[in-house]
Amino acid sequence: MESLLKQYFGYSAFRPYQKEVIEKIINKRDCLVVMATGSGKSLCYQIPPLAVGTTGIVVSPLISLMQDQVMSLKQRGIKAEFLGSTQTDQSVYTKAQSGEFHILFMTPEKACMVSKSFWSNLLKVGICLFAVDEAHCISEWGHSFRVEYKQLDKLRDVLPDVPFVGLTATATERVRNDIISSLKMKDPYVAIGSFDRQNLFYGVKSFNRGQSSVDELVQEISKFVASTSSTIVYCTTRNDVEQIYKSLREAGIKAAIYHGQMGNKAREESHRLFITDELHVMVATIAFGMGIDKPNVRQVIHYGCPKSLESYYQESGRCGRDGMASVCWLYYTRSDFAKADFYIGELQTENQRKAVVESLMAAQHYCLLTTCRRKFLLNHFGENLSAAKCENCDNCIISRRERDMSREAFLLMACIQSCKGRWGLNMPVDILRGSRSKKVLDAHSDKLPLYGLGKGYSSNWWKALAYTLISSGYLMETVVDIYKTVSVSPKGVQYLSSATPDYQPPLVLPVTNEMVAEEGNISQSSEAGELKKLSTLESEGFSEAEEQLYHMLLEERMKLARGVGTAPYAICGDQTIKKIALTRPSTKARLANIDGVNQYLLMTHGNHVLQTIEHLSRQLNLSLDGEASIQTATTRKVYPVPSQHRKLTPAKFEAWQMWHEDGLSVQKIANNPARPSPIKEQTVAEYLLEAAQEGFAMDWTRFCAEVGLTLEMFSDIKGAILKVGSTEKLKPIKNELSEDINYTHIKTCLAMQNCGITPEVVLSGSKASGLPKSSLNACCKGTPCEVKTTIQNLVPCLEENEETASLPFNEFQEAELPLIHDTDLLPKKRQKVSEPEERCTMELNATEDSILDWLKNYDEGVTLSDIVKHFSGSEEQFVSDLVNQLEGEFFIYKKNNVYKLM
Ligand SMILES: Nc1ncnc2c1ncn2[C@@H]1O[C@H](COP(=O)(O)OP(=O)(O)OP(=O)(O)O)[C@@H](O)[C@H]1O
Repeated sequence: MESLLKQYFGYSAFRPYQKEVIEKIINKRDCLVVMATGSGKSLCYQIPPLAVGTTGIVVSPLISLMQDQVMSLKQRGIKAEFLGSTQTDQSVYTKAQSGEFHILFMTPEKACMVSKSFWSNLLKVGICLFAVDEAHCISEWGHSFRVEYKQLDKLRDVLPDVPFVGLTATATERVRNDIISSLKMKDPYVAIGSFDRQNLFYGVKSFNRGQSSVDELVQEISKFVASTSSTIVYCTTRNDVEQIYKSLREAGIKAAIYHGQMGNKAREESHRLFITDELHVMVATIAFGMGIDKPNVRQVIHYGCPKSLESYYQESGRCGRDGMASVCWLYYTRSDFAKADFYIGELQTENQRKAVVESLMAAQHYCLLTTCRRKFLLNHFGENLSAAKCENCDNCIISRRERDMSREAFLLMACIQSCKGRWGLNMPVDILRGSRSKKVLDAHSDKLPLYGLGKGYSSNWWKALAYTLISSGYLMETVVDIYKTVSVSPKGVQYLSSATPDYQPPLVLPVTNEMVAEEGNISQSSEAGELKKLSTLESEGFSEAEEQLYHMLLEERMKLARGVGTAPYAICGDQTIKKIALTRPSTKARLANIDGVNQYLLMTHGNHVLQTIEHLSRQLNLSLDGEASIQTATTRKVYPVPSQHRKLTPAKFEAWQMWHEDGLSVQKIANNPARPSPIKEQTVAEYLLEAAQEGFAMDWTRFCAEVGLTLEMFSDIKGAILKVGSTEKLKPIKNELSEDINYTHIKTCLAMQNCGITPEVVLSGSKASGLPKSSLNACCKGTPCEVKTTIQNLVPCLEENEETASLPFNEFQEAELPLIHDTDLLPKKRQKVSEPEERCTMELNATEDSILDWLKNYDEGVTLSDIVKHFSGSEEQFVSDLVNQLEGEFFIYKKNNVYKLM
């Protein structure tokens, strides 16, 4: 799995829970994955299809999201497609049901609509998982309930043995249980990760809906634009969207808009421009919510309080998904808190209405908080932040003014108590402020002794105090049907009982922004103080020239992406570009060592990237292979890129000559004393099969006899291949077969098919124990064959599986059959042999193959001087050049000055 992670994603380690979930899915267990936004949940459904070799179905709520994911996966060499209303390629449906894709995305509607025959056809070739992304949409208790999600349970009966996987970033226990029961999950493995997005800074500001607030916002955004990063501004109304957009454009900032009333085409265009970095700011309503998967959004601003903390977490979670420091600001006005009626709209049940009011109330608390915002957010999702402060939110880093507010708190609490918990905040505040409203007069509240005693402060001031008292536990807010009521908590009652109208014990409370603005007439920005800046490149250790290089490389990535028609982030992440700018690798091997560089990137753009690095570094007077590369090189593993059309290497040719021309057996060749060290018989068999497939003559009967392959075995293997439905991995095929059939047998069977050999002819007369009676020279490709009957459609063409086909047999037998193996695992599998220098009577010449062959025997690797010493027949410089060459071609890598095989 680690090798798949590096090969396709370029990452060197799994994040928490990823590996466990992947293993469970591969073992066919249902899973519920509840992990933070941007924590890497997608990987949990992306790796199993690569490991198992069958399709993974992923239900996703938005087409734009699916399209972006397909785009990114394709840039990783993963076969992915989507089925949905906007799919224009008619062949996708047919290809999909024949299992052509690793990952197939579908809208929930599509998943419920596709025919039974689609599923049964696909089931025949194999479905390794059925994932429901944004699974909270299935629950009425979730913040984005979607009716179509509710229908997905129908598929449980259609796909009884396929593991169902629910993934969400926001799920309370109630929602979690709802997902499990709605998807009819059986004993699911539940992975609940932390919700803490440590790289995100959280801050809140109050604003008025005037132009001055918009101007302030534009100024804030322009700072980010200067550093070429992306910002999303979420607005609650279309008017706000348009007003902000206009101001941004006037300020010369490249921005686009996105809201539900725009036509599909216009929305798609805005979306495209944003994800391809053609513009820097997206001003949107929450219609742009889940649909954005851009990893390098550095700032998310909510212009207006969101309707729940769940949606706030989800939307602000679009920020910094690549793990780099990013900021989330929320601007609110008091009027936002009175929008419950608007959100309730047509909701039918009392439960739904209550859920809406409670959600809005939690969001309001968040806005008015004077304590750590992260702690509050995490607490809302049932997680406890052990430290009192996170030091990465406005409340933790701004030193707020505090003062004794005992008298005001006493008045407010006493007034609320006299209202006996029947009202929300408006009534007690009106009473204190001496309002002549009908409500106050009808209730005869103007007769209360507290009436009018709080005239000195505005209604907003009192509400700010009320929220401070709620935060500190003196007051409580409750929802009755859709109405909020406020009452005094036991802690508040205790305080009141210790106070009298003439004396109140001191009660020191933080002065909130709203209070500051009113009391001291001080502007909020000066109160807000100096906020922690996002870390700069300089603070990350970049020199001026390296900083320049970073920006130039971003530009180059942009050009590359434009050329390919993809988003820059799909080529590689900003973090990877940073590492490249710092390390400036000069070889492919060094480039591969960088986290985030995957095999596809190397194969398709590796040379261009290296040339660009060299060119720009020279321009900036920066040396290549800088310090940091040593660090990364020692901590990252690199993997070979399977070469598609390699000629037969000398070692393989020599083996073929010995077997075919000299008549030596596989066993004799393996243990030939003339060899510097013995090799495994399976490896020799592998060499011979490769030779046969390269067009060298091959006596198949003799070969099958030597490896012990009989006709019965052949037909068992054929059956197993048909059952598994793929030859991409040999392990599932092996699992279907009896113990006596080994990987060499399977491999031979596949090679024979590839060469068009008829098993009945080659193996006739070979019963389980009997030896074949005659030898037939059957070859393929280059030379004419005496026996060349095609076994039509017996097994897929081996050439398509050259990665697996080109691995030595011993690795197939003992490993989990990764396409590209994890070098850390290999030492345990290889048999260590001692240096047989004493047996070597001649001076050995170095060739690429001889070095590779020799290295196979050294689990722990060898130093360059060991290699030079061993191949004493060649010049030192020549050996060293060969070693560099092999490193650059990803056959070997260097770790702690020791060379090992990939
Ligand atoms: N093991 C890993 N190492 C490094 N980066 C990773 C790893 N796993 C995932 N990532 C990267 O983290 C980013 C976020 O991952 P992903 O999109 O899967 O998040 P998510 O949990 O699905 O978020 P959301 O709930 O917001 O959709 C992606 O850029 C992804 O490539």
